[in-house]
Amino acid sequence: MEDHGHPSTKIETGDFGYILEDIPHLSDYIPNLKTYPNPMRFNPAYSVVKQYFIDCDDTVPEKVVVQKNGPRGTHFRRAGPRQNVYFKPDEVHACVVTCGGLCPGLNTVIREIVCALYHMYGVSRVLGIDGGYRGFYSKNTITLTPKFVNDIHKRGGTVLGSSRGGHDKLKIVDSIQDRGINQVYIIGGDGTQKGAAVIYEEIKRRGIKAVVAGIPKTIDNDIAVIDRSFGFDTAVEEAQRAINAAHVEAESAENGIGVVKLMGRYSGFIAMYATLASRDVDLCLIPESPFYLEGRGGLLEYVERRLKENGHMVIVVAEGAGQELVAQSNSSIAKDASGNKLLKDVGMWLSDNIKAHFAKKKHMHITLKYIDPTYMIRAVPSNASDNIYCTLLAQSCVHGVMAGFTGFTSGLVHGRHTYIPFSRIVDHPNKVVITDRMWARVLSSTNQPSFLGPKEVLEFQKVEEQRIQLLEGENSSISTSGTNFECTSLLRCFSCS
Ligand SMILES: Nc1ncnc2c1ncn2[C@@H]1O[C@H](COP(=O)(O)OP(=O)(O)O)[C@@H](O)[C@H]1O
Ligand SMILES: O=P(O)(O)OC[C@H]1O[C@](O)(COP(=O)(O)O)[C@@H](O)[C@@H]1O
Ligand SMILES: [Mg+2]
Repeated sequence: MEDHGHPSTKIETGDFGYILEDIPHLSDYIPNLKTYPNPMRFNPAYSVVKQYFIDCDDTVPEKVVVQKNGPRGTHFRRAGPRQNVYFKPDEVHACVVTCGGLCPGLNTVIREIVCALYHMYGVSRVLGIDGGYRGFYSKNTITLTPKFVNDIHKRGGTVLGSSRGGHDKLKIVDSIQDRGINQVYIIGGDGTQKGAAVIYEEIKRRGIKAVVAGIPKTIDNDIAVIDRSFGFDTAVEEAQRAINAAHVEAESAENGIGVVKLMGRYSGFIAMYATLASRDVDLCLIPESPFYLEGRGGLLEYVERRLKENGHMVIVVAEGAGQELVAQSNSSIAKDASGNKLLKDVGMWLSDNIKAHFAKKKHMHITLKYIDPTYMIRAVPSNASDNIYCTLLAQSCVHGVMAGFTGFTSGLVHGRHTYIPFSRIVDHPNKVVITDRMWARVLSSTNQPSFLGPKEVLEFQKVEEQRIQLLEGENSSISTSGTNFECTSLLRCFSCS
């Protein structure tokens, strides 16, 4: 095992360029910990499963497309129950906290953490922290029992409340220590996971036997490594209702335009997938893809052309799109309590600009309806597939925690549940790659211009190549000495083959 700079990441290497980005364990800093047989061994419901416990060597590759002579690459520890656990059920005092913006499925995750602890591991002391990180030191706690959480998955939001800001490391860890909490389940996005990493480090520094585990939450799907975030599927589905409404309105008017704003602060995944799913959208704007209004090849020219061709059109715009354009007309920069930039209303700005453009054209009268369903989408309960996803994420997390792992986030990688070090989750945000096939599919389904000239396309491709090289370069800097793998640079291997 070697230290790879990030305090919460342990790197192990193997033959043929195999790299395990492992997660910390309580035994890394507390010697001679006692273990106990996993209580699930005696659970009749699981007795029929042939091999229920995860082999401790099981890992999941980060990349599934590989070359014949390429290195095996980065892997993450496979999630699931272990033969032995590091907590006696009656010794466990767990807590759950939800932080950041709302997302469909939060209540399902809370419910399933509580139920997994109670029903799988016989734990009966679980606390809910009220109102996000600051709830650790400024609010009362909520006792969580299977009865209390029984129906909560049918409701949107979080029964625990949430907040931005208020991450006071010392006060939070003091509260954990004073209350005798030894399992901390933290549900939240990139900001929350950064906060969880800080809490883990402080707990380790104090040498407390308490594990910290994260469950990634973001409606924007902007968390790296994982296949998708819970609630994303629900959000895309719910967005269809708004797009349908916009389409009905637009179709019913002469030169009708429906503008729908969807969430997506820095990543336009909801807009992209909702557009692809709907087939009614003529223009999709996302933060990753720049656009311009005026002149040849501009947005206004396209809108005019589309109206002439089709008589109506639907525009989907992610809230983070075109912020640099909106800022030109309103340059004040404000931030929320967590330090996230507060966005200007691009939907309103776009609608005003389209209206102003056509107001100048006497021969072309338009009817524009602007729909902003963003908070309505975020507030719905999770759909069936997200409910199952939330359940598995929660159970995986509980298994890892009971097995003594700490400083990790539970995440789905290529359909397999894994434990990912905090540092990997927060390093690089997940963004739509506009030089990838998926974005090309959007352009082809809407027929919209890409707003990019050949020179800009090359620029974007170069940036993307550099990003990939940077990621792979980080991996290649991990020493593979002591293995059969000859090449010291993974990048060289790619170019050799
Ligand atoms: N770099 C950081 N270090 C510690 N705590 C952070 C950090 N960034 C955000 N947080 C805390 O995490 C919580 C949620 O962050 P926020 O950005 O609002 O939402 P999300 O987790 O959904 O991205 C807030 O309480 C915030 O104070
Ligand atoms: O909840 P707020 O403070 O209004 O913020 C809205 C923001 O929250 C989000 O829904 C999700 O953001 P987080 O995942 O960072 O919490 C964004 O899409 C949106 O920009
Ligand atoms: Mg965030």
